Amino acid sequence: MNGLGEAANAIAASESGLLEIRGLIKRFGGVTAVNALDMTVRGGDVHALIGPNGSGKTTTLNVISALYHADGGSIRFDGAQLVGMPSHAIAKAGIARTFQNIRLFGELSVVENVMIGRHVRTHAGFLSALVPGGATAREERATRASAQELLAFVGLDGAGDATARSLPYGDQRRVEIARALASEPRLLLLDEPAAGMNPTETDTLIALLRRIRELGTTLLLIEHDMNLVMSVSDRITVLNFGQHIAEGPPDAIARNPDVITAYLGGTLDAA
Ligand SMILES: Nc1ncnc2c1ncn2[C@@H]1O[C@H](COP(=O)(O)OP(=O)(O)OP(=O)(O)O)[C@@H](O)[C@H]1O
Repeated sequence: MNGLGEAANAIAASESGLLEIRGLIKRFGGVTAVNALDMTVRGGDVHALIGPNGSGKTTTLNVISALYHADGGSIRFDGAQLVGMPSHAIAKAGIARTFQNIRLFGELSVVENVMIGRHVRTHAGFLSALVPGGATAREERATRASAQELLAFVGLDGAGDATARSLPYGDQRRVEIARALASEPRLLLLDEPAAGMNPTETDTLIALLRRIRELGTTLLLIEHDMNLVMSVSDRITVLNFGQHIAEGPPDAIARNPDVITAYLGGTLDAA
């Protein structure tokens, strides 16, 4: 495709939404965790998905990344239908994620954890990049060098040789983000990236999220820390009982009566 065609496509994607969710349904037995959800994430935005506990946020992320199968509805990413795609194809299409509970290989080094995130973009398979002779030497060197660059980008320069489990909690979360970035995603899904962080770690995270956005990576994040949500988000979608109750910029969301009602006694005041 020529450059003009790519530019036109990029504009079309940003106008119509890089990620378009329509009528999404996910049930667990008698519980409808996500109930006819419509949501649009514009290309280039930091988009937050918020809502009270149990409102369906993590389930939505899990369906987008095909950890769970949708029971109905459609998810289009840059126009392509994701529902029915296996999770590795979704990763290859350009969507990466982190998890609410950190999922690092604790005994492996920090840089090796980040290298693993790269496997969707290399010819070598999962883990084989770490085995001598398992990948081409040149590819392995390039993968290691770009993993080191990503560690510097997330503020963990010099931590590459430590075992992942030896790092403080907040640093482990940043390793997870580096690992997700290693797959060069266009859309990065973050499930409660500030959970368990102290205020200093959260401030560092806010700065990192802004730098990721500056790279042109679109972010969709679930977060309970309203200070983070209100300071980094371009748009916010609010869920309650699996349904979309509001979508808009932070100031409009903070004033929305339905949102305030859903959060009565909750944490929106933190904004
Ligand atoms: N694997 C599962 N099996 C059965 N029920 C589930 C499962 N995952 C989620 N649920 C239910 O679906 C509903 C939505 O849960 P979900 O974890 O998506 O909410 P959430 O908004 O992410 O909550 P939190 O903010 O507490 O993480 C809840 O009623 C939950 O109990």
